[in-house]
Amino acid sequence: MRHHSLLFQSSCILFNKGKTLKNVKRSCFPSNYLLYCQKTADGPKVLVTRKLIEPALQEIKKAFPNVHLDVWPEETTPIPRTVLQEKVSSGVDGIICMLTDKINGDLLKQSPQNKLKVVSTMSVGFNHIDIEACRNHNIKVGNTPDVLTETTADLVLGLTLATSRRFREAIRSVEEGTWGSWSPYWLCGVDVHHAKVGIVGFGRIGQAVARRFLGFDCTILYNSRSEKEEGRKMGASFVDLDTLLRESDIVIPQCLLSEETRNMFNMDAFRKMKPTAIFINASRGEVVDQEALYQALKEGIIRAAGLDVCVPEPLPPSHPLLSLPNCIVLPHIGSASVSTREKMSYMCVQNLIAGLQGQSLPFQVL
Ligand SMILES: O=CC(=O)O
Repeated sequence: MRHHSLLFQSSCILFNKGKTLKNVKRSCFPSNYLLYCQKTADGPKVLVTRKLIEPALQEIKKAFPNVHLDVWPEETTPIPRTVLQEKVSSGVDGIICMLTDKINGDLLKQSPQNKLKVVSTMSVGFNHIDIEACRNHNIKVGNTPDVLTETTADLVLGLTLATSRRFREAIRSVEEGTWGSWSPYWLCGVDVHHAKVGIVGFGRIGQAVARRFLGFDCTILYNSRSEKEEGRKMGASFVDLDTLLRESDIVIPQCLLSEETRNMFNMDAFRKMKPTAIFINASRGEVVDQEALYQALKEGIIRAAGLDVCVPEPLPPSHPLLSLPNCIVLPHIGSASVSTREKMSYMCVQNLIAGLQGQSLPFQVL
């Protein structure tokens, strides 16, 4: 089998079959270009927009020994838009993308002769993909549901505990040396056990979150399009949104981002909540009107918030939300456990392979 080397800007790096990024000094890499490439004749062209674990990439090579595999080599920096556009216009058959890559009609139009057949995202959320545009271009879309459900629900529970019990302020006091003597009322938070937890959106993750709070003897309220059998079975009450906002001690959106849910948590919603309410969001930042949240936290309209998602991501360190002691922000790590991210890697590879083989995807959004 013949392998070619590719010239990237001024650097030329030959990757033999099986050679991994680990074996190559990072200083060799031109910082702004795709590096990890193997090219042989006639195989499908695949773009992977972030460095994935090697065994998952090997699955693609096993399925298509002649694959032309382009992997953006950075782990923490998204592929620049211009490079993404360039790759799509060069005629890729399949893309594995991340939630940081906007896959819209403008991008898809650049695929010559509608060559692109499958877009496989390494995320459960797919609001970064224009599904209608994919439908129009006959492109299958896959995501990675289920495997991240429990991991994300763990994070929601952890963030709730951290927010209610003021971990951020507590950790700061230790690190900054403002920890004085034990004091009867210092850093008192609110209890999570026996709280009324309101979950908006009661899909897989919403239900997994509910199960965790049941272990804390909480009462579960939920709001979703319709009443769910799973809710009934676990003793959760299906309520309208206003009731949920009014009665819950902890409010947790677990809904998809759509035009219906965008900015759903606005000042109107915060005013309906209890002044003691805790707001926890690990779904999508866009379901919250962030300015309204800032005001609500600053003016004590609600008590505290814990966010794993926000707008923009990354949130600049100078953002006003970060100046509030009653707000904890995490850098979108809901599904970030080693084993879950590994499973997601294999899953998005399986979706890609099926799409390239013209089959329906094991986890198909469209
Ligand atoms: O936010 C994470 C995901 O959608 O997988």
